Amino acid sequence: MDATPEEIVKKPIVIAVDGPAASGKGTVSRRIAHFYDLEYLDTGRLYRGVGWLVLARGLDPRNAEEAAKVAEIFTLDLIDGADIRTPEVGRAASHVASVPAVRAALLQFQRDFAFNPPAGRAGTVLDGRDIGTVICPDATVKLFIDASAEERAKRRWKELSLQDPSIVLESVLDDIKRRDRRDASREAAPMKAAQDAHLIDTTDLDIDGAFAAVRRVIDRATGGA
Ligand SMILES: Nc1ncnc2c1ncn2[C@@H]1O[C@H](COP(=O)(O)OP(=O)(O)O)[C@@H](O)[C@H]1O
Ligand SMILES: Nc1ccn([C@@H]2O[C@H](COP(=O)(O)OP(=O)(O)O)[C@@H](O)[C@H]2O)c(=O)n1
Repeated sequence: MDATPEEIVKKPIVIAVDGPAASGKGTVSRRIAHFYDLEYLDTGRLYRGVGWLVLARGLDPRNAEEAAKVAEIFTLDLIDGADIRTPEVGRAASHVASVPAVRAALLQFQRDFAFNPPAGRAGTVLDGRDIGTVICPDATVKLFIDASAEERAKRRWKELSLQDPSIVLESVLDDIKRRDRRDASREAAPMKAAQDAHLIDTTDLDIDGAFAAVRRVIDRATGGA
């Protein structure tokens, strides 16, 4: 039987934002969500959450079996109030993220989020490493936000210095480079730009400049103003 007009649900807009550590994808994604009235998910929060929980339970993030067990029982309320933005949790996240069973345990939550925006919202924005390639390969618009490792390290260092003034720029740069290498070289859903992603290099752009570049891409792709 043919669907009635009421049954034909409009497909949600999905904006997929990927890129390396501290490239500004979260900042740009939050602005996209606010500007276009879309719902936002920081998927790094899921991997950082599993990494944090593994550490909090005294387990080893490099142990694939233990990481997978934690990912299977993971829910966001388990990390309520936890400080997941530390370099240590970032490293743990990157280790657990290379385990296929961890990624499998987190996949459905991300897809459900992407395709079921709350009433009144036309769609969603997700940022991460594999949104355009694995989670939402049919996304409406795909962006890959990049910047030089040195510029990204400066940005992250500035952010982390607010909490820990003793943090050293060189160690942040080293951490970012190692994490990027691990994320890009793993077999399970490696970090990479989808073939049809729009690449935006923000090395010489401030936040307003980066958002303006992103808006131009989204408006062109969606026929918006
Ligand atoms: N274009 C930019 N220029 C300068 N600083 C930026 C820019 N984009 C983001 N930032 C800052 O850099 C840091 C990392 O940005 P964030 O959005 O958290 O990156 P990501 O989500 O890619 O890790 C934040 O402190 C943010 O305010
Ligand atoms: N979709 C995603 C999101 C994050 N991750 C992993 O989670 C780690 C932390 O992600 P994040 O987005 O919070 O990291 P930052 O870019 O904010 O430093 C990354 O280094 C990846 O290893 C992933 O594998 N896939």
